Amino acid sequence: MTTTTKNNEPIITVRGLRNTFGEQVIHENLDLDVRRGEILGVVGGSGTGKSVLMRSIIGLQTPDDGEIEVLGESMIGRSEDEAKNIRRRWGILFQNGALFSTLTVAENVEVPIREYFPYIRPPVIDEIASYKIAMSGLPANAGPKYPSELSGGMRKRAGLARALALDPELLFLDEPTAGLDPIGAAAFDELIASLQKRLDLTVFLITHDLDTLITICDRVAVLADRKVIAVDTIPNLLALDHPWIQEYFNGPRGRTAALSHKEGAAA
Ligand SMILES: Nc1ncnc2c1ncn2[C@@H]1O[C@H](COP(=O)(O)OP(=O)(O)OP(=O)(O)O)[C@@H](O)[C@H]1O
Repeated sequence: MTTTTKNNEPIITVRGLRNTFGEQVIHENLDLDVRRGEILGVVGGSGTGKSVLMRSIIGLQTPDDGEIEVLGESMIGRSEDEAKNIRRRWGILFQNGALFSTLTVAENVEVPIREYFPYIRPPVIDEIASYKIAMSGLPANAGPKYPSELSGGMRKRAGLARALALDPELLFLDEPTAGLDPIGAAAFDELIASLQKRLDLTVFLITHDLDTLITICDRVAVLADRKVIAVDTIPNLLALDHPWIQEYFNGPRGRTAALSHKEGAAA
């Protein structure tokens, strides 16, 4: 869990969000607050609209209705220039890493720096990229490598290094531990928790990984029935009588994750 100073000030506010694709209604009247300094886990069954919610918040999806504020700025109907100014204040790790395959890791990390700060001299940009690569737990020799030369876990770290390139206040992570083995996933969780503390980040984290939720999330938002049906700590969510919540956290996988966390904490 995070230990930096937290308050209840929302850094992301979503109100009355509606998203549809043709006849398919994904979100209806969805509300959500993400508080400054927290790691908020976002869970829900497959296809409940977690990624569409994230895309709406970061402005990649125009909702049919609703209000979205990020860092005090409305995300709806902004000009490209205004949106660009807000975008530099967050970092995103997409599900597949979304690295440019023809660029090395260092060049990938440098892309946002060159875009936003074209006047910074190349040796300084190289230095910033090396620092971000090290910060993401990659060895220094990963910088000149291409994404295809890295393991899945290393690619995630490279994506994270790029997400951190502009010293963001906010980090969006879409299923960061998907496809990692349990040891790699636990190490990635630890990295996120430690970066959150060191950099005082707010983290919006979509995951199916119960271990991640239990180990590093301060609160968890549950998507079901086209909206966020609850946002709370896991113990408080467990007290709710919703069938999906009970099935998810109290099913065999949920119990195993909770048990191993308890044993880990006691060790
Ligand atoms: N661009 C699009 N065009 C049409 N339908 C879309 C589009 N993007 C998403 N959808 C649909 O919206 C629904 C929600 O998708 P989304 O990817 O947000 O789900 P999710 O909760 O993130 O799922 P998962 O856990 O499986 O990743 C799905 O039914 C999906 O098919």
